[in-house]
Amino acid sequence: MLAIRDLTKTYANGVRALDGVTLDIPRGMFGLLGPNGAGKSSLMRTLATLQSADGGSVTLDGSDGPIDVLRDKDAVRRQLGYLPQDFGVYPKVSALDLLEHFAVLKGLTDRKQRREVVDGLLVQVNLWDARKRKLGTFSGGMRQRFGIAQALLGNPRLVIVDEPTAGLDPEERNRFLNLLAAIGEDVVVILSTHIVEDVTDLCPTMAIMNRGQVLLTGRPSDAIEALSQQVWRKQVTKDTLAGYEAAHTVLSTRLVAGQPVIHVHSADRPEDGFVQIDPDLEDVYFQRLRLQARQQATPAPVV
Ligand SMILES: Nc1ncnc2c1ncn2[C@@H]1O[C@H](COP(=O)(O)OP(=O)(O)OP(=O)(O)O)[C@@H](O)[C@H]1O
Repeated sequence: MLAIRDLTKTYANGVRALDGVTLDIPRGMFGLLGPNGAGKSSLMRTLATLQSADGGSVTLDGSDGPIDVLRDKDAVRRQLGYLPQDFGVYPKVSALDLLEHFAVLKGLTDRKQRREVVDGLLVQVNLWDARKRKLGTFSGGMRQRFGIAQALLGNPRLVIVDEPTAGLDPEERNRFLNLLAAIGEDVVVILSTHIVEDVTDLCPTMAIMNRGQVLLTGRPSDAIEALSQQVWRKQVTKDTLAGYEAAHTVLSTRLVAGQPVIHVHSADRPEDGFVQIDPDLEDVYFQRLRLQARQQATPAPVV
């Protein structure tokens, strides 16, 4: 549905934000997971035609055949819904009025048809009762749901949502993610996030990205399965933590009731006191980041 091949981008300051990104993104929800600075927004903005790439290609299966995303920007925009990371709204305008305004910009010129679409979207994102309220009075979650309504104007086939759940409380986050999941199976929805649970809960396929590179792509369940029987947990003390970090591949450290609990990646029991656990996507995520850090720290062999 969306084929990305060897996409590269280096900013004027020398930062290589996209370093040969190759991905096949099918219909449905696709999670793009990575830490701050991984290059997620650079990729999202490139797909949304807001910035250019230095090299590579992107092809979208449009309703009238394949679209060259890097060149045929107008065609992409007709099929695109985008919720940027820093989606600003006019605080003094009502949700209904602003959505109407966006609908006009999207080319919905017939008043009756526009009203039907706008009303339908306000119902879909559960903002019908709040439609006459000024956007400045909306909570973060309501604002994000409004952002989805504007992104869905014009029935896009490609919906890009950049870090939408940052700053939402758990209830708002759930409501927002359920809304995304319900958008439809015929469209590509790319959800960029640094929150692992967003992907675990919602995305049949995903990629992990860091330093401009794709570290893993596929189904979360396959990636988790591939780590099975290789993740070990132990509660340690703060004094011994550094020793464990030096001796083992520590994936993560979490304080539980004030005591560090570590997850270690190892084919065999690392030492006494470690308990084997079922890995989750967070273990996969940290394992890939560790692996990349190790590979990049190792000088290339001289041949
Ligand atoms: N316009 C720009 N000019 C120069 N460097 C940039 C620009 N935009 C992003 N970068 C740098 O490119 C790298 C990738 O940034 P990007 O915003 O794509 O990452 P991200 O994964 O979306 O992270 P975040 O969650 O922090 O937005 C970072 O090192 C960032 O500082």
